[in-house]
Amino acid sequence: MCGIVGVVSNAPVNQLIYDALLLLQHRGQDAAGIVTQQDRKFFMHKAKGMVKDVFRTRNMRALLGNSGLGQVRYPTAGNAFSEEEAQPFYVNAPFGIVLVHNGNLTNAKALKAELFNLDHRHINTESDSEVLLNVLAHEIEVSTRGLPLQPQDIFAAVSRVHQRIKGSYAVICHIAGHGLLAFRDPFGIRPLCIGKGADGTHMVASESVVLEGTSHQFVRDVQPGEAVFIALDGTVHSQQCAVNPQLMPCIFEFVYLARPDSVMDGISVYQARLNLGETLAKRVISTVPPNEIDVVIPIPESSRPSAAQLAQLLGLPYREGFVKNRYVGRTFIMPGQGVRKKSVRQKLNVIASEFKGRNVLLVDDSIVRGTTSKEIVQMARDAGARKVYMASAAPPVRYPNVYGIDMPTSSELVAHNRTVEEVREIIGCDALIYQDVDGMKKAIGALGKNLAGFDASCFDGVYVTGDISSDDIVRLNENRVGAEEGQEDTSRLALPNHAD
Ligand SMILES: O=P(O)(O)OC[C@H]1O[C@H](OP(=O)(O)OP(=O)(O)O)[C@H](O)[C@@H]1O
Ligand SMILES: NC(=O)CC[C@H](N)C(=O)O
Ligand SMILES: [Mg+2]
Repeated sequence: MCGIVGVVSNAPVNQLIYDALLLLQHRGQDAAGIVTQQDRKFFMHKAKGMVKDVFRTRNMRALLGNSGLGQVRYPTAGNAFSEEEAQPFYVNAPFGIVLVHNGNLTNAKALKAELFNLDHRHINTESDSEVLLNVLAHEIEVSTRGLPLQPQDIFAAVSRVHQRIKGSYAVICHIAGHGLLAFRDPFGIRPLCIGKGADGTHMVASESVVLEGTSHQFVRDVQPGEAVFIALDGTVHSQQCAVNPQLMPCIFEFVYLARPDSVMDGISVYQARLNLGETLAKRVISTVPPNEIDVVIPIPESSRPSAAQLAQLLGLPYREGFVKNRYVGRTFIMPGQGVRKKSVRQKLNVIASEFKGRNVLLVDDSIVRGTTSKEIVQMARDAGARKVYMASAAPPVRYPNVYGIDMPTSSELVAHNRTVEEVREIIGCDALIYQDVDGMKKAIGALGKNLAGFDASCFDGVYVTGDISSDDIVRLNENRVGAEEGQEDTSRLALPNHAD
């Protein structure tokens, strides 16, 4: 779940793309990049690090032109530590194309061999996004066959791309001298929406918060399988390019990944989290009588709406017991278990008076590896809590994710092949209450209109693209560098490092 943005304007876009990336920082903290275009020339700057650290004034000045795109990366394929795999990616033919991608291709390895053997294209990194760019470039080449590029050629190319690639992808690319192309996979697993500014600027972005935060009006979501082409003169063309598109967005976006002030596919992320708190409250009652709970405490940041709603329904006080150091990033999206574990303590500190002598119900949005909950329960006990109950607004995460969330192996998931009681013992709390899968789907699904369902694979093991075997999961994981324990990026500190 990286964050992507693209802009076509009639004024310089470097600052606008930078501002958009800041609004997407929660989707990727590992690397950032921007490309702009002027007179068919691309200007690119990308590097590892957070947006504020990657772009200095001199880099910004060099990003010329009225159109461009950008990305913040949260690696799910290839090498988490490689600067070369920061996005955007560039290919010089046909025309010159740069691309940013949010998602994960599940057949990247086979495609890479096919690209070399049949299409005679060389991929120089382990990134699935570079593979995607080359498949697209090849198909655009085939479509145009030396003729001027027309929107229908682009749409024909995207249709063939849909047939060749598998997995999840929200994509924005810039074709030099022509315009911006955006498309979404046939299930709409990863989000993408379009907006417009008062001055005629067109913007495509992962989340609606980017449009709002940069004073653009939300126009609509890009439909699953649809491609939208915005020519450099501002003309917009769009076409459905998939054979059987169905809206099945990733449910984890609503649970944790997206910002609560975004609306995705018609669903308010904030309302989704409130609803999750409501259904969770009912499950809490059946496990721990509310009169045995003195106070409800959220685990900042993402669990707050669910915890507040749960507390209100149970008629219990809602208090802040943990203070978050806002200068430490999101721990879940950091690469490597060592840095994640260290960061929980760096990030959260207790207000001891909220715990002393009380029975506390801690609420988190999800428990994935258990890193956060284990530390937090211990911190609550050290602060003098009498009983520590723990509730998760999402069901147990039991299966690997192959669609752009970095949990590639089941062994790292604390709930995999374990009962709730076994997880409770590991986390060390007095009672553990999870949301159930149906409750979660209903709570969020009730807010959507054209949904065919959700990708909830990490909770129920059902992969919406229907083509994932356990061999695939092993292979996808083999392609990861830096995901496993012992492969920490020792150069990387949990805190943004201004010396980077
Ligand atoms: O079980 P774990 O493997 O620890 O993962 C789950 C935790 O990670 C996330 O928090 P994070 O700190 O990333 O971000 P947040 O501030 O948005 O809650 C999530 O909100 C949970 O708290
Ligand atoms: N989380 C994502 O969307 C990652 C995009 C791409 N698979 C990468 O690893 O760079
Ligand atoms: Mg959290």
